[in-house]
Amino acid sequence: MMDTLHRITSDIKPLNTKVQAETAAYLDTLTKPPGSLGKLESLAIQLAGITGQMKPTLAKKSVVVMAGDHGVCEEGISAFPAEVTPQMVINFLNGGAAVNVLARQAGADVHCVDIGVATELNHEKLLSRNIGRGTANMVKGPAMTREEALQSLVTGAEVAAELVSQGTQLFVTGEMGIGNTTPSAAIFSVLSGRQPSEVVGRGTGVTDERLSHKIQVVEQAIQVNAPQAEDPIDVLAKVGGYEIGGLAGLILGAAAHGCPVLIDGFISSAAALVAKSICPEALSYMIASHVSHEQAHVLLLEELGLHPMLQMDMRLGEGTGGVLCLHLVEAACRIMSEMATFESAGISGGAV
Ligand SMILES: Cc1cc2ncn([C@H]3O[C@H](COP(=O)(O)O)[C@@H](O)[C@H]3O)c2cc1C
Ligand SMILES: O=C(O)c1cccnc1
Repeated sequence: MMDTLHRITSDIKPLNTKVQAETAAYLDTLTKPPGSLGKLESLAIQLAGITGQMKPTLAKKSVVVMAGDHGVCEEGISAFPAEVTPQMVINFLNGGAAVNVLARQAGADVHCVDIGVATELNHEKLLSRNIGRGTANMVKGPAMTREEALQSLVTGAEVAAELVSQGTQLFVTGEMGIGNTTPSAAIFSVLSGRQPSEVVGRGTGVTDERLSHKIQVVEQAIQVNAPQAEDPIDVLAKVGGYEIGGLAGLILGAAAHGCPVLIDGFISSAAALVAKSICPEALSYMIASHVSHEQAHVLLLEELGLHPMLQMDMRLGEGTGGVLCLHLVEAACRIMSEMATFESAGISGGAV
């Protein structure tokens, strides 16, 4: 399993700096003051570096919603019951969740993966890749075995490869798993050295009382399991979750296939931090979509070194913030392919 993971990460290449430089130069020939399209310009340059094309089309976009359950839910860390996870999976498959609506609007496909849901689910559209029926309660011991954590990473990368073979050119990370802001905070705390009290937020909207309890739960999970910060797979196994590992693997797999990945909210960013810790080169393939309302998401993006495009006070997950940003990715591509140059439009250049 470790060999498979190594094979995937060794396929992740640095971005094409030659095409990036050509893109930056071309952007300055377009009919606008240099740099005036701000983050759309840096996005166009990043997309060029990733795809090796100055004017990529990125027509086929896939949102991957990884679903998993969490044993730590028995500690009362979410405002919602764990049975919502499988219920929402059915909602995704029937096209009724927020991410389905936003994806339809943005012309993206939604793929839902059962990577660790506690109950058995059958649906023709479900990608059934179940590794375990929910994680173990991390305050009592490791959430997953090391083998399961590795399996979740490899499974995520395999899903990326499958979708690439079906034509996907760009990925959006999404997740569903009641309780998953708790392991996300634990991963962030261990990998950044920040205190649980700094990184735990309200998730689905817990009360003040539950928030303090959630902080204690994260402290206890870290104390009981002593995850090793320099070993991201150990951290993922002990205080993570199946869908978080699946998303980290998806990100690595997308990068290995030269595809950009839009990172959604807090949970997706925790997965991105795991992916970056495993393979720092993967970071250049990641695009931060939005900064969510989850208290520590700002800090998590800072830790990653990513700059989000949107601030919409959203705190849903599922890939919703990522999907909203597809409109901006499309905008960056169209700027490159459709704008007139000073020369073609016969417009005078400015003083340089
Ligand atoms: C109906 C519903 C739909 C959701 N879609 C995403 N989440 C989000 O909320 C959960 C994380 O928050 P916590 O850690 O507080 O449980 C995850 O499932 C996340 O995807 C949802 C939550 C609910 C209730
Ligand atoms: O930022 C997120 O992705 C998020 C925040 C709260 C609950 N679910 C998801």
